[in-house]
Amino acid sequence: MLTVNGITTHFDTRRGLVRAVNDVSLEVPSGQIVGLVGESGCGKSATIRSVLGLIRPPGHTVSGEAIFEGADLLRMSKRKLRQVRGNEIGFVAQNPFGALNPILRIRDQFHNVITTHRGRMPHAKTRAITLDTLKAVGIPGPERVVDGYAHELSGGMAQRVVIGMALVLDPRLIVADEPTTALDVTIQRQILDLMRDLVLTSGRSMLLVTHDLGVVAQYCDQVVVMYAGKVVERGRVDEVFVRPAHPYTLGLLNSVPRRGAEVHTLRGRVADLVDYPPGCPFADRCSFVLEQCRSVVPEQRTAFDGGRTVACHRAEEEVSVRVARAG
Ligand SMILES: Nc1ncnc2c1ncn2[C@@H]1O[C@H](COP(=O)(O)OP(=O)(O)OP(=O)(O)O)[C@@H](O)[C@H]1O
Repeated sequence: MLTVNGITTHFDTRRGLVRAVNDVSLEVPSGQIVGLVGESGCGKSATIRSVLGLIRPPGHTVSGEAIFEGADLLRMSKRKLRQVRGNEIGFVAQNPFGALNPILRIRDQFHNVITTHRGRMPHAKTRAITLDTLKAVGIPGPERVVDGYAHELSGGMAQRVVIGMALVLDPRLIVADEPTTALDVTIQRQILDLMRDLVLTSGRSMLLVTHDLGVVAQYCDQVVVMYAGKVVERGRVDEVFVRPAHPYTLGLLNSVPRRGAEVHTLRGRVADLVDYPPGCPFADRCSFVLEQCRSVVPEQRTAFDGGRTVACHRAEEEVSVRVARAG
């Protein structure tokens, strides 16, 4: 459904060129949820914003393609892209209150979205569509909410409204950037359950940005692990989490508290995206580093019978072997 090839996006800042997204490729197949993970500042948001053509100066997407249903989103006219976003791709941003207009009633915001994409329609009709959508995203008392304003909503309700707005035109792909980060755990799960049901029952797909590996384990089919603006590993969640091939993936998994297991926080900090390291960007933090890692960029290669893509000079070695050799 969505195939991203070699996207590169830089931000031209006073500090220098921030290499936020470097040759990123990923795929979101039909009917699947793909999780995009990595520490803060690894380029997750910049990646999905690049795919959706939402990068604004000082940012520039300098190369790559994002093929959605056969057409390249990055080569479309702005008008066509706006049509696709909304109609066929629904975007749920991180902060619901940033995504809602504070001075328009909820019904009028939905009216604008619906009529922009579907043409003129009476307010009564868009109000009815809005009510159905608010019910579908689990908002109790939608009649009250539809006539109110964003500031009258709790964080959880506001995020449901934003999800409703992303879904109202029945898009085939949902792109969600940490949709539940600001919410408490119970509401988080309710909203993710809801989004997963919407994907599974309708053959839609979802690209879900999160830093929560528990969420990936529970909700995603595939995982894409990003480090310093690069994809370091991607594959099926059940395989990657059981047998990580990249030391960064291993480090991320070990830093999650689990019953009976020791927690190891990842040492060091994310590589400097302005003064980008010449070899593997993870070399300075890696327990398995070899001399070549500091000077030669590891190519993306397939590992484990083609079921995995990994950018590591030691990808072919089992982690257990590497652990033993690193002593
Ligand atoms: N508008 C901008 N101007 C300058 N630099 C930017 C801009 N947006 C992002 N960046 C830089 O790009 C890099 C990647 O940021 P991005 O927000 O994509 O990371 P992230 O993985 O989504 O992090 P988080 O989980 O904290 O949202 C960071 O170094 C960030 O400072």
